[in-house]
Amino acid sequence: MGFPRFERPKGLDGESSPNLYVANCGPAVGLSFDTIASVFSTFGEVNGVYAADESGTRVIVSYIEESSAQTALKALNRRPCPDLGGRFLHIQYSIMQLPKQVNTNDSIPVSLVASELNIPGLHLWHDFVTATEEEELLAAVDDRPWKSLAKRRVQHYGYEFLYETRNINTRESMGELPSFISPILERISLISNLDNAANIVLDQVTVNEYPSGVGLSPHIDTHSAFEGLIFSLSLAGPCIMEFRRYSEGVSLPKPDSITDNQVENPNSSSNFIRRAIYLPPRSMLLLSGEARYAWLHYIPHHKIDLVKDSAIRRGSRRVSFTFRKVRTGPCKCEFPQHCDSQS
Ligand SMILES: O=C(O)CCC(=O)C(=O)O
Ligand SMILES: [Fe+2]
Repeated sequence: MGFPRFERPKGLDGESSPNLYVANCGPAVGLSFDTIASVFSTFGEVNGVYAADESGTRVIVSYIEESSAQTALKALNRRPCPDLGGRFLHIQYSIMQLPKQVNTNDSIPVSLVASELNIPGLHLWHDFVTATEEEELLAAVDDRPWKSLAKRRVQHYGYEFLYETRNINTRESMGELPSFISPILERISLISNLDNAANIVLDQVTVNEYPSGVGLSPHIDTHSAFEGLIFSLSLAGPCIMEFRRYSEGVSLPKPDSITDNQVENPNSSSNFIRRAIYLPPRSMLLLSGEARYAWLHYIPHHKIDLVKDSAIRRGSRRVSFTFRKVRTGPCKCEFPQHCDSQS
C-alpha cells in the first residue's frame, strides 16, 4: 500500500495543487491503481497513484503539471465516471505532507534490556510464554467480554480496577482468578532471584488491549491499591514503555492531565529524567521497589517506535496482562512523596 505522503487540504478549498485527493475510488471498490492512473492520465502525465489512507477507497492522484490536475478535477468531480465503474467521485486538491518523523524530537534511546536503564527494581524477561501459550491466552480473553474505555478495551479479574479513583474496592472481590491464568502465576512464583515472588499471592489482573498507535498516560500505580510487585505480560504486538522520575520537590502532574503526545516539556531534564525500554510480545516486565513506587511509566502514542535504528511498527493490537496483589493496609514504602498512604 502506498505511503500517505499527501493529505486532504484542511480549509484550503480552492488551493490548487498537482495532486488530487479522490474519494470513492480505490482497490477496496475494485479499482486498481493502474486503472485509476490510466483514466486520470487522459488529462495529463500522472506521476503516481497512492493510497490516501488505509480505507482502500481514497487515493491520491499526483500529476506532473498542476494544470492537468485542474482539468481532471473539472471533468471528473462530483459526477459518475464511466471508465471507473460509473462511480461518483469526490475530488479535492491535496497538499504534500512531509514524511512523518519516526524519531520525534522528544525521543530517547530505547533499550532492549532492563539493566541498561539503571532503574532499581525494573526487570524484563523475554519469551516468558511460548507462542502457543500466547495464542491460548489471547483466545481466552477474546472469549470473554471486554469493557470499552475511550481508546482501549479492558478486562479485570479478581478485583475491578476503578479508573475514577485509580484504586480498587477491597470489599468487592470478583472471585478467584480464572484457571487460564494459573500457568503464568505458577511461572512467576518460580522466579528465583526475587526475594518474595514465591510468597506473594497475586490476586488482581487487568487485561489491556491497545489498538495500534494507542498508548497509556504517565502514572504510578496507586500505592495504597497494590503491593510492591507489578508484573506486566506483553502479547500480540510490541511497544515501547517509557519511565520518568521527577526531581525531589517537583510536584507530579495528575495522570489525566497529560496525554503522551502532549508532554508538557519533553526534554525538561531539570524536572525529570527519562528512560525507555522495548517490550516485545511474550515478554514479562516487573516493576518493583523504586521502579514501582517512584517512577512514572507510560506508553507513548506511536504507531512506529524507533528501537536501535530500526523502525518497529506496532501490531494491529497489543494485549497486556498486568498481575498485581491488592493491598489491604496502608503502604509503608520508602517514597513518601509519591505515596498516597503517607501524604
Ligand atoms: O500495558 C501495560 O503493560 C501496562 C499497564 C499498566 O501500566 C497498568 O495497567 O497500570
Ligand atoms: Fe501501570
